Amino acid sequence: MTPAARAQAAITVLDQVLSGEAAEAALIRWSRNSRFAGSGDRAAVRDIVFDALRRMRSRAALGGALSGRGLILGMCRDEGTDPAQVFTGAPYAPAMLEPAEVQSQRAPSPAEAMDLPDWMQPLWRDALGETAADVAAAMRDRAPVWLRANTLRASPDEALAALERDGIVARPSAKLASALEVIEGARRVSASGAYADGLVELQDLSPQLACAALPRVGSALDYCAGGGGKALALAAAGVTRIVAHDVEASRMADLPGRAKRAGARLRIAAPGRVEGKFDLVLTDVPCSGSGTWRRTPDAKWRLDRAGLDRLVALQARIMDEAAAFVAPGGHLAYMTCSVFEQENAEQVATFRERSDFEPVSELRLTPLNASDGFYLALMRRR
Ligand SMILES: C[S@@+](CC[C@H](N)C(=O)[O-])C[C@H]1O[C@@H](n2cnc3c(N)ncnc32)[C@H](O)[C@@H]1O
Repeated sequence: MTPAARAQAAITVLDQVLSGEAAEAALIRWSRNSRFAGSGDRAAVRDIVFDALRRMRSRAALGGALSGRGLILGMCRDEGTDPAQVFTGAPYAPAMLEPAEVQSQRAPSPAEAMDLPDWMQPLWRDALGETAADVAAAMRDRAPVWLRANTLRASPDEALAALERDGIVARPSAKLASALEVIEGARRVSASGAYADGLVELQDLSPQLACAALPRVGSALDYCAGGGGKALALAAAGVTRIVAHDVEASRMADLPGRAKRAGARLRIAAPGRVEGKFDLVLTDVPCSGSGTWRRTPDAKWRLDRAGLDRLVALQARIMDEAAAFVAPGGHLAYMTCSVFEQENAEQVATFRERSDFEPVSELRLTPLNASDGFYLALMRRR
């Protein structure tokens, strides 16, 4: 595909996202209907779409319209590309610009330049204070790819060497030796031998730092286990009795296979069938994902205040449920991949008012001090 044809494909996908479809679903549908597109084309179209969604408000201002064409025109103007090279009117390329489109450029207002919805901006500023603008700016860029060297299978050096044999270059984090940032070959990771052999797991630096801050204990319950990223990290940290639970059993469908590949031992509890008490209970609750919007940028525009309030209520219910499984003197770890205080410190403060837990430690991570936005509150039962 020519660069202009890729831009037209992105316009089609973006129009579908703007009419309510999830970006991943729209991209998958476009791929299925575009057998002519090679893997390089698919990756390029995906990159254009995600880039446009991360910067949707500012790009719509620059391009003069909140539409697929407006966003791609905004991209050209943002990146200093001559729009005439993209809007060529050639077969498969975007139609040539209308005179009104040529005149449409407008500088984004300060609020538009944040690339956040208006309703959210006070919450963002309350949560992030003087770093609010810098964190919003970081969310306009693509996220780095991080791996966790699975120390059940290999040392970080052995994992790095295995990755290199697959043409993937990574380097350890200065904050955590087992966290490896991929510098080259990120698209090759999931097909690599190192990944297939369980030497590495895909996991962002921030949740890795949060898991590393948990106490090494005898027994742990991962109450919202989902795909099991945190449970597997606990296993690698040496926790030997781990139970994984999720309200939706299907979310854990891949976990037995992942655990086998990683050499991790854990037990899976059916929904609502957790028994006993644990030294550590982890609640990696459903959240707005505001810390991960570099990876899921369409979610940034779908969230509204009522949706956030529903999540906050659900998180409170989950914490109450999960707390019942903490042994006396045991720990409760509350985690979100959000930056909002409503989901983080405020949530924990109201939980503590109605429970017998005392604070132990707190971690607030953003792209400025780690990678994804992430929150951990570690508490102990009195
Ligand atoms: C943020 S995801 C967990 C991600 C996972 N811990 C990981 O590292 O891959 C939140 C999970 O909470 C689950 N969940 C939602 N409501 C729940 C509830 N009442 N009890 C337990 N799990 C719940 C969801 O099904 C979802 O899988």
